[in-house]
Amino acid sequence: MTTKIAILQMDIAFGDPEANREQATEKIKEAAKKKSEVILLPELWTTGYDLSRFNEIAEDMNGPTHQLIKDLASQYGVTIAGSIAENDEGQYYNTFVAYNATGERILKYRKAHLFRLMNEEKHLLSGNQKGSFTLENVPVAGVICYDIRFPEWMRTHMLNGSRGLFVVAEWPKPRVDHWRNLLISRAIENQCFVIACNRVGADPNNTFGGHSIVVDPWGNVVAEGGENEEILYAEIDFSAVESIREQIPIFQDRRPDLYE
Ligand SMILES: O=C(O)CCC(=O)C(=O)O
Repeated sequence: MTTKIAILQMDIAFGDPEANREQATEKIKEAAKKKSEVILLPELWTTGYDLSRFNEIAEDMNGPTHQLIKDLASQYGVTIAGSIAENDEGQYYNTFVAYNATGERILKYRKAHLFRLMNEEKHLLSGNQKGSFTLENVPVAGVICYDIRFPEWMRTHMLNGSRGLFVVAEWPKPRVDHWRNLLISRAIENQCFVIACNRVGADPNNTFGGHSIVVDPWGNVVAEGGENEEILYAEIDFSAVESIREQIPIFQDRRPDLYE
C-alpha cells in the first residue's frame, strides 16, 4: 500500500504566526485536494527563528496553531506535521508535532541537538526523548534539522524497525549540499525512506536553501524541490524497506559490542 506525501516547501513570515497560519492553511487545502495523506510543514513554520520573541509568540500544546492543525487534519482526513515553537510554562522548545486524520496528536518531539550557529542554545531547552511514532501502523520517526548531523541519534530511532524518517528544517542555503548528502546517507545507512521539508526565503540572518527531498531506502531521490516555494508530491511504499533489509541485512550484522 502506498502513502501520498505532500511537502509544503514555504517561505516563513518572520515572527508572524497569524500570517504563517493563513498561508499554511491555503497550502494544506491545496495539498488535501490532491488526495495527500501526509502533509509536512517546515521547522518553526509559525515563527521562524525570531527566538528573542518566543515569550510572545511560542505556544503551549493547546495553542491556536495546534487547534488549527488538529481541525484541518480531521476536516480533510490527513496527517499534518511540522515543528512549532513551544512555550511550556516559560521554558521554550522547538517541538515537532503530528496530528492524524482523527485529530489525535501522534508525535511530540523536542529538538535534541540545539544549533549554536543560530543561537538556539541561548533561548531554548533541548529535548530528551526520541521522536518515534506510528503512522497508520507503520513505525517511523520525526527529527529536526541539525539532528541529522548525528547518525547515532538517527540509528537509535531505527532500531525498533522504523521504516521512515521525517525531517523538518530551516537549513541555510550555503550548506544545502550537506543537507542533501546527509539525508541521502541517512536513507542508505538506515535503509529507510527519508521525507524532508526545508523552508525557502530569508530572515534577518540567513537565506534558506529549499531542496526538500524524498529519498527511498536504496538512496534514490524520489522527489526534490528547487529553491522557491512549492508543494512537492511523492507516493511511497513503506513495505519496500523489507526487501532491501533482507538483501543487505545491516540490522542483523551490526556489532554493537564494538561500538561503545
Ligand atoms: O547543521 C546545519 O548546517 C544547519 C542546522 C540548522 O539550521 C538548524 O538546526 O536549524
